Amino acid sequence: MNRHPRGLYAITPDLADTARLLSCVEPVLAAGACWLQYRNKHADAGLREQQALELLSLCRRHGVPLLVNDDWRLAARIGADGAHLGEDDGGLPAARRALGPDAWLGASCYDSIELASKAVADGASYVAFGAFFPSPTKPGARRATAPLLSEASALGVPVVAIGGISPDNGRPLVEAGADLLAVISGVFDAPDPRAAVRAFATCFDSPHPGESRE
Ligand SMILES: Cc1ncc(COP(=O)(O)OP(=O)(O)O)c(N)n1
Ligand SMILES: Cc1ncsc1CCOP(=O)(O)O
Ligand SMILES: [Mg+2]
Repeated sequence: MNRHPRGLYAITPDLADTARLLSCVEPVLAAGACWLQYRNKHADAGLREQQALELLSLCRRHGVPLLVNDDWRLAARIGADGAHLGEDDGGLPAARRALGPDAWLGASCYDSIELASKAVADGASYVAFGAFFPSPTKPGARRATAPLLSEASALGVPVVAIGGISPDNGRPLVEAGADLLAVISGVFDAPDPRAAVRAFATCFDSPHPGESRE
């Protein structure tokens, strides 16, 4: 597994219709999203398990890691590549023990470098900050600013930015230190999601702040 991911981290929209979910996600993976997170805030446990399993086989076909939002137990049960946990989603140490040392385990750190540093000590293998811009998906999300991303680079794990990110506003976040841009509406509400994925790739054209051009 690539321990230095860099690119678009697509997150699924809430869709109850599994066939529709798969047909929305497939072109996004084919166009080059490098990670997928299964997030569904409305489905019951049975539907979430069914959707997660279907997405896992789709992700396997495309060689894309699948992470499950909120529910590390579901991630462990289906053998997903990892889970993403926020402050209300249970403890990182228990999730790390259940998922094993190689799983991706992400932590929402909102606008706090202290939370990020504690998350890494507790077993997180990446840290996420945001929202950086007003988010159509989560309008009440706590806000963060770009300097946090460069500060977080010192933690030694991939840094993720989330919240209202589009191909037009993503590049400064990458320049500030984001390794992954986590996006829902900027991909899935775009008139042409494939074109949006390709446009997001241009946010990563310039070298990472940690890399030299030579
Ligand atoms: C990559 C990534 N970053 C942040 C979040 C938000 O997690 P959380 O704060 O638990 O909010 P919900 O997504 O559960 O509404 C995320 N899901 N993914
Ligand atoms: C889950 C989450 N956490 C902070 S903003 C957000 C939603 C991201 O969705 P969008 O890319 O549509 O703003
Ligand atoms: Mg959550």
